[in-house]
Amino acid sequence: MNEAVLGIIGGSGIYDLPGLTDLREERIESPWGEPSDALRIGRIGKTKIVFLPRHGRGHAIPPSEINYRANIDVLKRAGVTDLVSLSACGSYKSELYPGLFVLVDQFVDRTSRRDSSFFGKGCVAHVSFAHPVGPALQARIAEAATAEDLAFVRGGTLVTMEGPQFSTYAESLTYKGLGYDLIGMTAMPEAKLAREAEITYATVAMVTDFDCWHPEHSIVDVASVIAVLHGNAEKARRLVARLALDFPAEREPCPAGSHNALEHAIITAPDYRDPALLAKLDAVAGRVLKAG
Ligand SMILES: CSC[C@H]1O[C@H](OP(=O)(O)O)[C@H](O)[C@@H]1O
Ligand SMILES: Nc1ncnc2[nH]cnc12
Repeated sequence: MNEAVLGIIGGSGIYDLPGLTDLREERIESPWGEPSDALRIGRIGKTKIVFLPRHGRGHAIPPSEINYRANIDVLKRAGVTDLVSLSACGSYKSELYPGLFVLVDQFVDRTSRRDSSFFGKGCVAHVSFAHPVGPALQARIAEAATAEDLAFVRGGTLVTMEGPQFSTYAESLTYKGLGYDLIGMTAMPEAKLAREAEITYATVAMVTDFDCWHPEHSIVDVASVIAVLHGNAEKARRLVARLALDFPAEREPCPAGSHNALEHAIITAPDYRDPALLAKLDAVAGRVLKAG
């Protein structure tokens, strides 16, 4: 049996996950460098949970300096099959108000200085990424949100900017004009790397502000984001607890193909593969590399 293991990445304001039983902390080494923090591993009900705060305890790591590859690699090594990202986001729509949870299904990548693939020279791979969010995982999150009576909407496009500065007014209007729903600084390359690691991924975007386009909210600052986050964090923990309690014991196949994303993705002929890179890919791509 392929045990389902639920990973949770906590974003701004979510640096721990109270309520785990059999809790232990584990620092897993990664060939991709230092992850953001030790993993906190435990259970909610019968479901195994692995928690990682992406900015580290105390929020010492800015979005551009998060080692996204190491984070996804250690989550994979810990057995994570399904990964929920909790993320504070600005909104481009009046109806997506602070406090609302948005289960996004599309991403736009506007980041520019992050390592966004495990693959490269010596092992080239191209995974399908048309549907970056696992629909079945998202459906489970929606059920959990409904059961917890949380205000949420399903569907939306999240653009990821490099940051750390918030957007200018012109950028904000541009993204809004392009029809994007939300903005954040961390979903990319996290979602891309999860797909390469064959981990099913979903984002719960917790709206904290209207960025700076809104006539009545013309500036976003950390203080206002944090004020909303305090309420959101408690709701996010309830959501995760409910999701975990109702989670299947065995990994479900993902309709978007995340469970076998590498099946036909590696194009480099075996004789031309770089042994050093293959060694680093042992966790992420071990399933297909071992097979031949
Ligand atoms: C504290 S406001 C900006 C900060 O919040 C978001 O973080 P996360 O996605 O980890 O919740 C945003 O992406 C920025 O990193
Ligand atoms: N307006 C915003 N822009 C970018 N990232 C954010 N995270 C929370 N609010 C944000």
